[in-house]
Amino acid sequence: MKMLTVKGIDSGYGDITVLKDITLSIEEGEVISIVGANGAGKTTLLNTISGIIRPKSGEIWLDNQRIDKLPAHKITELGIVQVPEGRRIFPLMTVYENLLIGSSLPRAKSKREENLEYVFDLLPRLAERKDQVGRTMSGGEQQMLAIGRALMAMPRLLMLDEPSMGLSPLLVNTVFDVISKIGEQNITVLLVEQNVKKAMRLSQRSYVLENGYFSMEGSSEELLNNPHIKKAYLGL
Ligand SMILES: Nc1ncnc2c1ncn2[C@@H]1O[C@H](COP(=O)(O)OP(=O)(O)OP(=O)(O)O)[C@@H](O)[C@H]1O
Repeated sequence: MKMLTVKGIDSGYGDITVLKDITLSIEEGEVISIVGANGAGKTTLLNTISGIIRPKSGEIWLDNQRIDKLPAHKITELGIVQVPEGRRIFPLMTVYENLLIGSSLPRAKSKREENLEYVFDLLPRLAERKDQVGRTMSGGEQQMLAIGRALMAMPRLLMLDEPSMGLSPLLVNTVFDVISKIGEQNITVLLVEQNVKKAMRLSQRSYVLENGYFSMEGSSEELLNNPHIKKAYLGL
């Protein structure tokens, strides 16, 4: 069943149009990746879906509800939760406190204990460090915490912006394992990644964003074998 439909949106900043005629659809339970060079507009797309930026034209639908004119907090309440680039956590709060903030939305409040258990199960490192203050955690741990906090909000659609950025290879694998497990939980995932190979391997379908347009879309398997992708993104 279609969950999110983006229909022909243009989006950008002031007079600058970054995204041009973007159309995409995501089925419930799918893991989709969006790849593209620096500055292609990937973050702009996530910010447009989550209501931080309003599209200049086009429509965005969640199920049967048009959401592109709703304020960002309403879109979050409907279940679209974004983990922005750069591990944004509350640095002076403990792991536990950061997680509780994730569950402050009405839809997640009553399931707080259940969700904590799920997050600690998925990310045992957070359970071990429950009382540690955010800013004293390593970069990788902070990224896990940012993902854990988003999960506490019980997302229907989890949007992850470059979750592996700046992490050591071992931690990159850990982050991708976690995303894969989240995908198995019937949470729909929209993943923006520079790590094209890993992102595509994890996703059923991928979109390639180049200069504000989707230049390609297809099953990840198909795209990983495409000569342009191999040359431009996989260095083959
Ligand atoms: N607040 C802003 N005001 C004006 N231009 C912006 C703003 N934010 C981003 N841009 C521009 O929009 C374009 C797309 O940026 P965006 O962050 O969406 O790209 P990206 O694909 O996520 O890049 P990266 O992989 O480097 O994070 C860039 O040219 C960027 O300079």
